[in-house]
Amino acid sequence: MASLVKPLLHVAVGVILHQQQVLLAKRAAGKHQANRWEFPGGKLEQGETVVAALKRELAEEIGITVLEAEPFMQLQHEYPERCVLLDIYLVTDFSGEPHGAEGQPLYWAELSELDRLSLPDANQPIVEKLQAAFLVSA
Ligand SMILES: Nc1nc2c([nH]c(=O)n2[C@H]2C[C@H](O)[C@@H](COP(=O)(O)OP(=O)(O)OP(=O)(O)O)O2)c(=O)[nH]1
Ligand SMILES: [Mg+2]
Repeated sequence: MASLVKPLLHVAVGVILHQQQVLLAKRAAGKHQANRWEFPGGKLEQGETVVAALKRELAEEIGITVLEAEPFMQLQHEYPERCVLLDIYLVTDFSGEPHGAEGQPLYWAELSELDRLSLPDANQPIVEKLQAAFLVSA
């Protein structure tokens, strides 16, 4: 029988905003929310702080060193199979050149097109807040 209690996963998420674009990475086939365009990041390890997880995940996934990050928003979302607590940071300074270090495609998306791309279901409030805060209409 399936467990009635869903795990709550704490996830550090990094938004890299450059001019009017944000960096997305494609989630691999076979993973939860497969093939969606996510902000790079991942689950906290036992005893790890959010910022430490953010730095580790962005180093592992896109090969950059986060030098400065500031909290942007936190949200909880219930998927059918798990709950996630997303701790979203704006990465305001980093070194290195972002690349798909795990073979995943990366994409610089215009802020204005974010609502037309397939992102994880939990991400809609992030898109709305980013557009409200940073989107400059032409
Ligand atoms: N990184 C990231 N995860 C997100 C976003 N939106 C969203 O719902 N999630 C969810 C999808 C997953 O259920 C969870 C992240 O878990 P994950 O398993 O991909 O984390 P991880 O990078 O440590 O993965 P793994 O390689 O160890 O499997 O958060 C997002 O924008 N970025
Ligand atoms: Mg990840």
